[in-house]
Amino acid sequence: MQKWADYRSILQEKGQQAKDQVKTVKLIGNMIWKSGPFLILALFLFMFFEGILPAFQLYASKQIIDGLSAVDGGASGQQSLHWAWMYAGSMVAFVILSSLKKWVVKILSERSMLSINLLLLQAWENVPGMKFFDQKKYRNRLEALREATGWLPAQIMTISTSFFTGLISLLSIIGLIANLSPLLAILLVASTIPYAIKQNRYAELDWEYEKDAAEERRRMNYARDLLLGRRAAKEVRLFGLGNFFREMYLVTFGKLYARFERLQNRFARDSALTGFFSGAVAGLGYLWIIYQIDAQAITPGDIALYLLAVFQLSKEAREVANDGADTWELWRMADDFRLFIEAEPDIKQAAQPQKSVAGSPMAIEFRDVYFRYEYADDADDEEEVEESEAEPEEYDGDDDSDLADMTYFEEAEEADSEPPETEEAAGREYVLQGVSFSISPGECVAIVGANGSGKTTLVKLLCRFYEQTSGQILIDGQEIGKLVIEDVRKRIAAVFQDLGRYGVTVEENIALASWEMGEQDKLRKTAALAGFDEVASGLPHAYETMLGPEWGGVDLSGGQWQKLAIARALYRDADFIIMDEPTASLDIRAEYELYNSFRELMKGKTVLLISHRFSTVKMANRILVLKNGRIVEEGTHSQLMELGGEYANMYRLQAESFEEDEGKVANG
Ligand SMILES: Nc1ncnc2c1ncn2[C@@H]1O[C@H](COP(=O)(O)OP(=O)(O)OP(=O)(O)O)[C@@H](O)[C@H]1O
Repeated sequence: MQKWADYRSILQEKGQQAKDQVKTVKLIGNMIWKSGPFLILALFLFMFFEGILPAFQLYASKQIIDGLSAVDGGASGQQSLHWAWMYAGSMVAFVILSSLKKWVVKILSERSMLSINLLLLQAWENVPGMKFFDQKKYRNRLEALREATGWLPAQIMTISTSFFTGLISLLSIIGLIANLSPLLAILLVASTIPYAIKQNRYAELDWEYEKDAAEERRRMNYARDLLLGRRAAKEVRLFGLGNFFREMYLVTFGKLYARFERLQNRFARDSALTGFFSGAVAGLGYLWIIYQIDAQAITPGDIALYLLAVFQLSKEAREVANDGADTWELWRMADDFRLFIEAEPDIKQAAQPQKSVAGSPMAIEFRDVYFRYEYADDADDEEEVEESEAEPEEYDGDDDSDLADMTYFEEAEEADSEPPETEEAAGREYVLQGVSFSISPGECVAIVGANGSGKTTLVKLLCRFYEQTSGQILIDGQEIGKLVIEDVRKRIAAVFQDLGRYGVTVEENIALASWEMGEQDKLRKTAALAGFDEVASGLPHAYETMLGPEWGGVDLSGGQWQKLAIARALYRDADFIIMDEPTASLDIRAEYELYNSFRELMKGKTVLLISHRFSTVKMANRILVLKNGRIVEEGTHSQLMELGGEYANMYRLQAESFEEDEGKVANG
């Protein structure tokens, strides 16, 4: 009974795998089909004719030789000439068909590359959160897919067409040889089976290797991009980091190469052995034909035909096996694409999400919110290391890609239902620990706290980049998880610490925060409020100046980029403005001017300010003090000063450092 149950579950598993494969074939097939239905049909026609040409040419050669060697003179000679013309015609047809096929494949590949990239970009919209960015496994996969978009469609097209053409060619040559001896045809084909099996096995191992190598490849790209890119150019040069990252590149390559070489050696050995077997059978086929000549059983044309056909069949069968194995590997990659596209989003959207109505300042409430970042990779990592170090002896037939493991929701749900264990344990892991506060519509609240106390994390939860582990976050009295994510986001404008520096014009840099692009008056007004108007007027083409020297544009200073980011946030008619360190890079005058226009900027909006500068913090109606993920104090500036706690300490420290400096200057 147990055995039957085992068989049934194996069958079910295989059935599921087959269903998945069909889904992948449909997805990729559909994508290629859409890139040019007529071209696809033409391609099949070209492949068919190109496939039968070798068999035709063999047959024509036979006719020519038979005609020339016939004793009847004129009639056979004439026939031979006809075949010679046809043979010559087939040579021309072959060249034309090959060129046409190449052209169609190129056109279709390029068009499918667009489609596959669009699919990937579209799938990106299904990943509303940021959790995936923190997960190594996901990043490895995504990087591999991103790179594959450049070559996958072209490879699928080229290898699949080569496979198809080869198959037709093989079948037609089998037909020719079967005419002489069906047994010889069967033996020749059968002799390539071990070779085909080994090729498939190799394709599987190669696939496993590529999967395991994803992280190392990403590491190598990382080291290379750091050295060749602009992002770290200053430090790379100043600290002489070239050797360090070159070494990282080399060491990572070395780790991969050892396994790669082992795999290739094994492949070469197996290919030689199985190829030797298939070649030996073909050689015996030759001897057999020679034996037939002795027996005067066949014509000279037949001799030429079969000698060539034996060679051609043996070669074609191996090529079909090669292409088949490569096609299999490519479809596995395509399978990963499908899994990525179909992956569950990292942020739960309610079954029937409610609208969050824009147009009035937002009310916000945190109720006993706990949050910890998840490192979903950790458990798998050890396994992965072990796997990658091991010799890839046997493929276990496990078809599950890593992407199929994206069961983040379940993890989140489990965590949701479990309250944090003990306070101490929570203290080690939770970035936010029972945070409760509320911000009334139109209020401006500041959050202060030491580095790493959880201020930015709180903002990330408000923008719904992550989901709280437990507790509730309410927007206008509605739970954030029950609202349409885009609705909530459209109502928020933010200046993040790691603000975007887009390689587009100044105008676009500001206006892209809003759907209504290009409202000139509004654009200039917000730029002026953010203190950017003055900067823009000094640029070569004012608001139309391209930014980013890598695009032939202008670079801005850190503070100017920050002003631009503030302008962008203000350009959006948001109900809630978040400013995470908005004045960190601003000079004193710019900060002072921003302070002066602050009341006007924030009119009719709810504001959350995060800053280490107390001059900025003082602008708020109310201040929350965050320490190790907990709110420890709350009140106005004067209330908190009076309290003489954490806030007052921090304030005095900052003020003292100024006073000390002033004192030193005064004392000379
Ligand atoms: N993506 C992440 N994955 C894991 N841990 C993170 C992540 N982002 C932040 N953390 C951790 O969460 C804690 C709080 O970080 P957060 O950025 O919220 O601090 P912060 O109060 O804004 O600090 P700062 O004043 O330096 O900006 C830190 O200990 C940090 O290491």
